[in-house]
Amino acid sequence: MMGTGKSTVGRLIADELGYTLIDLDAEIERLEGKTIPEMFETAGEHYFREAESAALNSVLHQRGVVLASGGGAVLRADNCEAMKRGGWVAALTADAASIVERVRGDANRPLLAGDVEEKVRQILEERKDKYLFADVMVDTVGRSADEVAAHILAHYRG
Ligand SMILES: Nc1ncnc2c1ncn2[C@@H]1O[C@H](COP(=O)(O)OP(=O)(O)OP(=O)(O)O)[C@@H](O)[C@H]1O
Ligand SMILES: O=C(O)C1=C[C@@H](O)[C@@H](O)[C@H](O)C1
Ligand SMILES: [Mg+2]
Repeated sequence: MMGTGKSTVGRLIADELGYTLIDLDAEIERLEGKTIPEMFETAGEHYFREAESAALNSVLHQRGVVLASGGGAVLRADNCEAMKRGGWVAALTADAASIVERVRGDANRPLLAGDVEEKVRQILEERKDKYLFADVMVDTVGRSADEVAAHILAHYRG
């Protein structure tokens, strides 16, 4: 989910494992030569979701990679299946108030334009079952990014 800390925690885990971090949002922007807000504005969400699936499938075969996906990649079951096949998946969760607090002041998330509180609540409701496929779910509320990374690594290493 947006603002739960995927990019931040992904970087910490990649550094700890000596892996390469691929941030899917950055990869989509690189492949498309446009920012995500530009893509939403000029081509719409469906176009962005196609680009997101294509970018995901282009990186999943790589080894030694921590992939920080976009928050909405789970909207397509095919993407979830590809992530499970391609690796080990951690889903980060947070409540609406924490997410709003974290994303406030960042205009880079087009789906949150307008009433951010209402949008976050609505998206959380729509996606509440979408993260259950993950190998581990981690509540990030009340945990620092370092603590979240350590928790994920403990599960990953078993
Ligand atoms: N555990 C945490 N506690 C408090 N703040 C956090 C935590 N993890 C990340 N943050 C902060 O929350 C904000 C959003 O984090 P980040 O960009 O990593 O989220 P994201 O899940 O990648 O979001 P998106 O899906 O939009 O890419 C950043 O300002 C980051 O510093
Ligand atoms: O949760 C979402 O649907 C999104 C999250 C971001 O990471 C971006 O991928 C984009 O803003 C959409
Ligand atoms: Mg991110």
